[in-house]
Amino acid sequence: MRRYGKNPDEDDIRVRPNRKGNRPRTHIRPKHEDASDGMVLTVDRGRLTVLVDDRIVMAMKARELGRKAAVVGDRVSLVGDLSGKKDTLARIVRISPRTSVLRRTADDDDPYERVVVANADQLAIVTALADPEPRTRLIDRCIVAAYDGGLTPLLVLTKSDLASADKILETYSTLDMPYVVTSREEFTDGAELARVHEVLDGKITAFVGHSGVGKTTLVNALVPEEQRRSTGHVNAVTGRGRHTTVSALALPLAGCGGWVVDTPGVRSFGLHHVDPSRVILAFPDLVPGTEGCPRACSHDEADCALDAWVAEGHADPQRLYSLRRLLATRERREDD
Ligand SMILES: Nc1nc2c(ncn2[C@@H]2O[C@H](COP(=O)(O)OP(=O)(O)OP(=O)(O)O)[C@@H](O)[C@H]2O)c(=O)[nH]1
Ligand SMILES: [Zn+2]
Repeated sequence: MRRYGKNPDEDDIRVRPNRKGNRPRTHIRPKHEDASDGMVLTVDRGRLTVLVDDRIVMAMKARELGRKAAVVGDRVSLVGDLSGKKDTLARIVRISPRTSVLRRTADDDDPYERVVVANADQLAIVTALADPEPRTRLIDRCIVAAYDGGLTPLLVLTKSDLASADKILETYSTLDMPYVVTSREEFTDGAELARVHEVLDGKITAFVGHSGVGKTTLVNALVPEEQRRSTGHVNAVTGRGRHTTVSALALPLAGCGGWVVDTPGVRSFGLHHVDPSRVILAFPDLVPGTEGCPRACSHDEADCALDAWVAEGHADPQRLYSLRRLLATRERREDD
């Protein structure tokens, strides 16, 4: 299982060096062998809802977890009252290692990187084909965040009644990404929804998308009726230039084992934390060409060995172009 370090939210609890030679405190504490496992569905200021078997349990983090935060999608172990009854509160005593992490970087008033969603299999990048116009740089940023965190990017192109998907699909053809093209009218048609379910069923998919792209409309067509949200929020509610609170929400897909994790806004997907060596892993055809690169090569510099390697015909030059375009998005401002 891959682990992603660096982030205070993710680090395992460290046991302090024990100068006095007595047993470390963590060993004296009960080991919670009776703990039950669950998945975090929502987080709201320290209060979490966790799915345990088929019950929704309210919980908070046990103090022994220290700074480590549980986020939506985390697999956790809990003790205490797991009945799910009103006014009960369980304690989260363990957070399992994550298989993937969707991170956002810091905005101005928040200097830390945060994990937004843990353990998602894929990142659905929801983009309207028109109204609002597709923004490829924003799509690129999301793709990089996905590659960096170990999620498979998935293009979800909405409002196909308004414009054709050909141009966007052409732009991303060298990345070999899965995609679906949808429109609201077609959701009433069983075949259209079946196609969307095909790419989502049995998986945990985090959804990101700029406001107004039709994310809520789409998510509502996929989740059970009682979980639906109202659509058509006016952007002015949050006010331009302000960041909405980052708190994701896991919703079950109707009729299958999968989950949709809805995330508010992508404005805050800063990419300063991204490591080029993780992004290139998404280009396995180019990886052998990096053997001649200088140490810690950004793969976007004069000494990079990839230019010569591609020129020798080992890989498609378009693939190198795509890699460089993605790597360059790290340096740009989000609203660029
Ligand atoms: N023409 C067309 N309009 C759509 C489609 N899907 C959604 N819309 C409209 O686009 C607007 C935004 O839809 P939402 O689903 O609220 O979009 P959102 O991405 O959740 O936006 P926020 O709620 O602002 O985050 C609404 O007025 C919808 O009715 C579609 O397939 N075609
Ligand atoms: Zn290089």
